[in-house]
Amino acid sequence: MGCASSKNVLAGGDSTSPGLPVLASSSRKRCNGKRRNGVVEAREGDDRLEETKEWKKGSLRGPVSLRLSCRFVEAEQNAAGWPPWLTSVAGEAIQGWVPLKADSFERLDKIGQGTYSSVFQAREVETGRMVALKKVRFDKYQADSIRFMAREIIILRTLDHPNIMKLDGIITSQHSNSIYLVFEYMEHDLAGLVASPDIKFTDAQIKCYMRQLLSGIEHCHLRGIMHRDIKVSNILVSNEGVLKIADFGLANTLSPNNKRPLTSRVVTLWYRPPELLMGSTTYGVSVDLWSVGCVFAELFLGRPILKGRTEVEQLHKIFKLCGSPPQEYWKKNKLPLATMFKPQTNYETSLQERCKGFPAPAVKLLETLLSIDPSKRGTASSALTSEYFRTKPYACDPLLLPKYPPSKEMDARDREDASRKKAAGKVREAVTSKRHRRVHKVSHDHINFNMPALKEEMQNNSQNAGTDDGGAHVAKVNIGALHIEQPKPSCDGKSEAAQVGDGCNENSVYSGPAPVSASSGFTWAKRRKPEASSILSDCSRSKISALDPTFEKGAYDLTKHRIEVSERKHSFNTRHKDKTSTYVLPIYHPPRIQQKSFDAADTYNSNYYMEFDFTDKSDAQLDQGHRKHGEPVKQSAPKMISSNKNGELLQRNENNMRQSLRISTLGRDQ
Ligand SMILES: Nc1ncnc2c1ncn2[C@@H]1O[C@H](COP(=O)(O)OP(=O)(O)OP(=O)(O)O)[C@@H](O)[C@H]1O
Repeated sequence: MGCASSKNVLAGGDSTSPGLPVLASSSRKRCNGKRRNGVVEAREGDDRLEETKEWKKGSLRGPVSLRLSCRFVEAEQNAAGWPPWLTSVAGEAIQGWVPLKADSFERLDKIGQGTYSSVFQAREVETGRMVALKKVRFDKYQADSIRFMAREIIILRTLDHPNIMKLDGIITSQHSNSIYLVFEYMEHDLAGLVASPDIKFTDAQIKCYMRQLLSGIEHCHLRGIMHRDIKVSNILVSNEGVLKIADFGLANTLSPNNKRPLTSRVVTLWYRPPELLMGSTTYGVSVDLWSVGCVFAELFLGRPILKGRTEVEQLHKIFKLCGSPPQEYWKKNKLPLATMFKPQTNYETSLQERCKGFPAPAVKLLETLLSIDPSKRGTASSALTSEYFRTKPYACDPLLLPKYPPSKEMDARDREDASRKKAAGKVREAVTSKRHRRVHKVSHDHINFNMPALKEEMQNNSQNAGTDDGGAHVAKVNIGALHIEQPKPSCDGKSEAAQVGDGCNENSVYSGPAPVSASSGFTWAKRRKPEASSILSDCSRSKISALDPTFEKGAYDLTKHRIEVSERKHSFNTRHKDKTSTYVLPIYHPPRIQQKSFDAADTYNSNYYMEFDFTDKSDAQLDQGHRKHGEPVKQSAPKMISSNKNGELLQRNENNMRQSLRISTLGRDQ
């Protein structure tokens, strides 16, 4: 593609790490980031970066040649079209590359929505090749935010393997506020395939996926990179059956010289290993092997194996599945939160029972990957040579995998939402007809208007003509040139005719290629308006629905800052009967300690509990250490909330939690 030829055009040369050309001058390293064991790191606290900044301010007197060299490199990158906010902070990430042009692509449908990004399908104009464009969210005025984004780019450029998603290029411009990462387009992700009701993998197919997954992981680990967010939605699959690991947004490099603590707040809850749940800051690549184990089981089961709603419940489920660890584990692994989480009941492993029907070598490998002790999980290489891969049925050829219709996490979520809506529609219908029986004087038209199906259709119409991320109004049919954060047209103050033309009229149906403004090259894209529940991460959604079943039905009242549920007995996951008492949830920290006993089969013997609010206490507490060091940490949403802003609030709360994590991840990590 265009970008391939546009790479390495800057004074590139010395390629010590594949795909990451560096500028000819050795002083290049001193301009941006650090290089260790062939892996480049851009990070906060990089003294050389600070030095460079100081030089720019003129307060430090570095060698004149180096000063000039840094300026030269930056000027060169700016001349190539990179924006100054990027070159000044994270030039290392883009060195040797030139930005791709937005108008080289036609942006099509939105295909993925992550915490920090939206992903779009797009067509490269020149070649017709399909690509995926990941629009990464960050704040260009915050150097940390840019470095966080740059770290993903640097790591992606460091890796080069058929089972790792390859970064093809970056779209941005001197004047843009945003960045798109360009990737090869993949038709499926494993989340979509696993959730698809018509798909049941055979043993040979699972082996084929697992072999590819472990090969990709092996490549990362041998280069000292841990992914830290392995989960089914980050594992993409092409129509040719090729699996690629995506989303290196939380990935990090390990270095033997590096003694700085890592953050424990990584990996999506259902795939998070016990040592992270117990606050470890000295972990290694084995965190990924645990997540791989969870994915492995999910491929067989068709659903996640450990689906906790909170960190506490997640850990409890882990102990129930894998058995409580022996005494030596607690002695050996001095985990910060061990005393809080050490189970008082001794659990036997139930893995064999849960995995009834799996082939015996698969269970054996699963037992290894899901070892509570990280040192017993083996390595990706040892998993690849395990009995599982040496016994029949052997892994099938990727080309022999069935061709599925495009299936992504987003599609699965849409299906779920649709069936939820359908169910809600039925309930509404029942209520409406009850009302009709009570109120007899209703006009025929009125009855029709109250028909749930009609209402729903109208709602859908207006939802389809929603707004884009930044508030851009978009048409229903949507192919056009890609736009990079230019001023967006607004419906406000426009005549109706103008609004229709711009796709602003919510009920308009646009039946041809969308007009593209000559001046702005404005983007036209289909917008799926997320619902309150669907815009949340699985974890938050389940956390909230766990607390109040009405959330799932869309009737959740956030004005209740204390969530009222069944009993006062402090076991949080089994009882939701009367609605009279304050909900209390076992949670990591505070000194308001009470010893409680748990009697239900699925309850956890925790020593600690506290009243629950929408702040993620565990994260907030872990962040406290940061704040002591002067790190800014955004607060979660206030407790008292206007009830008609549920969706907005939940989204904000989720974003704040993620933002805090982002800031502290970068601050903490090496
Ligand atoms: N190259 C690609 N081809 C097709 N779809 C993709 C591609 N990359 C990402 N997607 C889709 O977009 C979704 C989100 O992408 P990604 O995980 O990279 O974003 P993210 O913001 O880091 O997400 P999260 O916060 O959930 O980890 C993926 O689950 C996948 O469905």
